[in-house]
This record gives sequence, C-alpha cells and structure tokens, in this order.
Amino acid sequence: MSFAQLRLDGVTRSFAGHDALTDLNLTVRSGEFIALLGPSGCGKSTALNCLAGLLPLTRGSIWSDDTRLDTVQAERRGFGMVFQNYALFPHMSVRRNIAFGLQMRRLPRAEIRRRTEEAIRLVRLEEHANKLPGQLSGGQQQRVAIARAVVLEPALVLMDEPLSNLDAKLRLEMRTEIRRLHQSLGLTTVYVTHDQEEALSLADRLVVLREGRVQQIGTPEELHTRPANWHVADFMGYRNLLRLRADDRTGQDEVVVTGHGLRLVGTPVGPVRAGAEVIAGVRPEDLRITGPEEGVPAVVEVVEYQGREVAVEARTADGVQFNLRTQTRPTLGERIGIVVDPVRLLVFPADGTDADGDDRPAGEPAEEPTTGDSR
Ligand SMILES: Nc1ncnc2c1ncn2[C@@H]1O[C@H](COP(=O)(O)OP(=O)(O)OP(=O)(O)O)[C@@H](O)[C@H]1O
Repeated sequence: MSFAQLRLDGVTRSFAGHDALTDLNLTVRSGEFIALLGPSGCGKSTALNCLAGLLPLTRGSIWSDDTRLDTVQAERRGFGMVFQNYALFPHMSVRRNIAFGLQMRRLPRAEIRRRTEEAIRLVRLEEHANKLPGQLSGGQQQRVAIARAVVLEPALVLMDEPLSNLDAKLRLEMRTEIRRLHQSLGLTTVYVTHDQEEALSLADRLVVLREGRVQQIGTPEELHTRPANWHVADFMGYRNLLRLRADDRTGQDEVVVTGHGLRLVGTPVGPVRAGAEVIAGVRPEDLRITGPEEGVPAVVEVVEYQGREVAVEARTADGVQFNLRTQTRPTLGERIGIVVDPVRLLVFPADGTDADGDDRPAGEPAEEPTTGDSR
C-alpha cells in the first residue's frame, strides 16, 4: 500500500482516561525520514504503535492518501517494523529469518531467493548468512532485523529505538547504515528515539514530543537554531537555561534580560512581554571566553578535556553557573569573562508558550530550568 502522503489527523490515545498522546497532526511524505523525539514517557512509542496498528486510536484518524488506514488491521497496512529487541527466530539461519516474510506471502521461489540475497548484501551480512542469530553480535542481529523488514519493500518502515541496545561505536555505525538503506532503497521511515543527536543526524524532519503533545515539527536546522519553546531548547542542547526577567525595553528583535546579577541582551522567541519572567537559553558552544574585563565575570570551576574541545563550568559571583565549550584551555580558579552573542541567546516566555503564540503546551513548567544555584 504505497502512498504519496501519510496523514495523521488529531491522533489521540489514552490509557485509563489519561492521554499518552494528544492530538498528533503530522503529514509524512513518501521518501521522508521522520524522527519522533522526546524524553521517556512522552508518547513516542504510543504514536508509533498507533501508526503500526498495534494500538487502536482513542480519537483521530490516519490516512494513506485518500484511504482511511486506522481501521485497517496491522498486518494489512504493509508496514515494516524494527524494534530494539530484534525478535529474530533463534532456530532459523540469518537467510531463513530474512526470507520468512516473503515465504509467508507465497512468492515464487526464485523471487524469494533473489530478494533475500539482495537484502543480505544490502546489510552486508554475506559472510554470516548461514549462521544462527545467537552466533551474531548485537549490531549484526539488528542488521538482520532491518533486512527482514525492508525485504518486503514496505510502504513505511517503523523503527522504535532500534539502536538502544548497542554500544556507542556500533550505534554510530548502524546510524550511518540506516540512513544509507533509507536512501538507497527509497524508503519512508518513522523512527523513534530519545537521543537528540541520533534524531538530528538521521531525520529530514523531527517531531519533538513532551507529555504526549507535539512541541515542534521541523528540520534539524530549524530545531537547532530556532527551538519553539524552552522545553525544546532544553532538549536541543541549550544547556544554559536561566530564569530571568525581561526589561522594559523589550523590542521585536532584541530584549534585555536581568536577574541574578546578570544583564544580557538576547533575541525574543515567542511573545515576550516587558517585565515578564523569561527563560534565556544559550548553547555551551555559543559562549565565548575572554578576559575578566569583558563580558560576564566568572570563575572557572571545572575543566573537562573532550578531545579537540574543552568543556568548562564557570560561576558568577551571584552563583549562576555557565557551561561553555572552547578550544582554549582555561585553568581552574581562573577569572574569565563570558561573552554572550545577542543573536544566540534565545529568550522564551517562562510558561513554555510557543513561538507562534500557540499556548497549548503552556502551564507552569514542572521541572525548573537550571539557574546555576540549583546545582
Ligand atoms: N499499555 C499502557 N497502559 C497504560 N499506560 C501506558 C501504556 N502504554 C503507555 N502508557 C503510558 O503512556 C505514556 C507514554 O508512553 P510511551 O511508551 O508512548 O512513551 P515513550 O515516549 O515511548 O517512552 P519510552 O521511551 O520510555 O518508551 C506514559 O506515561 C506511559 O506510562
């Protein structure tokens, strides 16, 4: 069942009266790689299982072009699935595991053989085709699982944290592998992960979820440079989140924020009102270290070697902690100045209101952003 567009329209799923996923609207275009991203419990797997047909919807609908899909049984949707536990048949060889789905479809024997061998080649398991899953490494087993899904040429491939059981090095390799397969086979993929780096590197578009609600949908670049609210910023590596107050001179393009002995100029994202409480966020790599006579004065407390760069923690006299990344290596106890580029300091309404003024995910944030003194 191939499609030009797959549309999720107000997809909602609740468990015992509690919404696990609320009002998900998303259009997946054929050939796209979409990542569903968010912390544990945000509703990612629920969304994927609704798409797969493993969970009935509480409200809303799913459409494959003009055909309603949410009423179609899981096995008739023609989707491929890859999960974190590979769920391979332990008593069957790699080759038979991959061929199994084709055999179930009663395809001609020659076609089964041709497609199976091609899938084995695609995931580079030629040398292991006769082994049992138990004789393979985790990464190899995951490749079998992927081959088994894509050999059926599914209209959509659904992956739920497929790399989470692998070690760091293999995860990176498999990530490249998955992207390569997606491209070379012209797949359409929906991929669930809690790892923002994985999502940013794999996906054409990301859907950031929090407490069952979409926070933002966008390209990696859009999310990276323009998170819609501070929750998304938090997730996108804006490690410095400061609870401050907007000055009276709040404009369209610039806002002065003050508090905890700080006075910084930033860029408003969303409806930031003069005098309002805000969350100002900046990434560690967007802060610059200079001498103590310039910028925000602070003292270096932690210096952590991280390959080419150094992660630095510094604290101001008022106890605000900053996380920085630099190429130069300051010494412990050194007095430095921290320069904040106004374009890179994003200022969000503290209630979590979105950039488009949509205040659906609003409400006083449950978790407090770091203000330095809380750590
Ligand atoms: N079968 C179920 N019965 C009751 N509650 C459920 C069920 N499945 C999920 N939930 C609840 O729905 C919410 C979303 O769960 P979901 O598994 O979709 O989150 P997730 O983002 O995939 O998290 P994780 O990465 O930890 O799997 C959670 O609060 C979870 O406890």
